[in-house]
Amino acid sequence: MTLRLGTRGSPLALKQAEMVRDALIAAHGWDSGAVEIVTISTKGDRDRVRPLTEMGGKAVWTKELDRALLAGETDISVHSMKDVESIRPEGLGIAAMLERADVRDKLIGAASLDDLPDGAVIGTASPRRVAQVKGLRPGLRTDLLRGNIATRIAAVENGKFDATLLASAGLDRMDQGHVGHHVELDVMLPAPAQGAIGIDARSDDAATRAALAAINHVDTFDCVMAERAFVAGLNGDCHSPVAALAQLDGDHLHLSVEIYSEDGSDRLQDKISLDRSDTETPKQLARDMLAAAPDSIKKLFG
Ligand SMILES: NCc1[nH]cc(CCC(=O)O)c1CC(=O)O
Repeated sequence: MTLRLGTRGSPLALKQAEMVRDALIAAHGWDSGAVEIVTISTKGDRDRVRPLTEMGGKAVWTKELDRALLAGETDISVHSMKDVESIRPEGLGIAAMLERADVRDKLIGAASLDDLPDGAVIGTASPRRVAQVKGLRPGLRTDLLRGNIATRIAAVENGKFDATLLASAGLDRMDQGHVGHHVELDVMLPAPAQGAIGIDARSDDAATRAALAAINHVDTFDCVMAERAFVAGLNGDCHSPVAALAQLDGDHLHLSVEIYSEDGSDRLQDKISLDRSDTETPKQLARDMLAAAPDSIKKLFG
């Protein structure tokens, strides 16, 4: 039997697909051909110009993979969990996650945001990073920069942008761990699910789900599910600047969350402790925060 693994074709996506393939082969002692990588082009890959917010949100990364999986053309899909909408389509479900990598963002182009002069332009496509940068340094400017990791590093190197922000996890996976400077968690809280690789399977495919259970990193799974529950409770979409990080402490999770207005001038934050498999409390926290939020924030959510 071969397991067909669906993935996007970007260098990072392919690398992550290989990590999942290798983990499955190692866990089950399968032969090297047992997992076949099937590359599927997504709308997000084909259109590198328009912002995600104009193209249909995060689903631009997953829609074609979801369709192939539901149609039985593939058996699993590998995703950056950060790019997966908090509600999965009927019939699919995240079955496993690999151990989470470094969750921090990295700044490329300067050692810290404080080192950039007023007027400097940060290239990013992320509403969260825009709000965080402007909230911390209202004098900095941001402009749309999309594309894969190499494109974004090059845009700073060739002077099109003064700086950019990238997830440390992606840089490490692409052997670019020497690039950029970490931004600490108390300066910029990461995106929900940042640094986690997830594997989707059909809900009724018990055999595949059992095979995936062998490579699931339960601590990562519980933390990321709590962060995703917070986003689900916000009814957030790709317009929504939100940061969340759950960290494990015994059988409890500490969940830190922040939501912002577009320019970061308004920011709400909270930190709660919850049982590790409780996805209801993060949802309720989201609803309570939104109810108390100023219009500048409220209008960006569900
Ligand atoms: N939105 C694109 C995306 N999705 C996942 C990663 C990095 C890898 C990860 O967070 O696991 C990136 C690039 C980035 O934000 O720098």
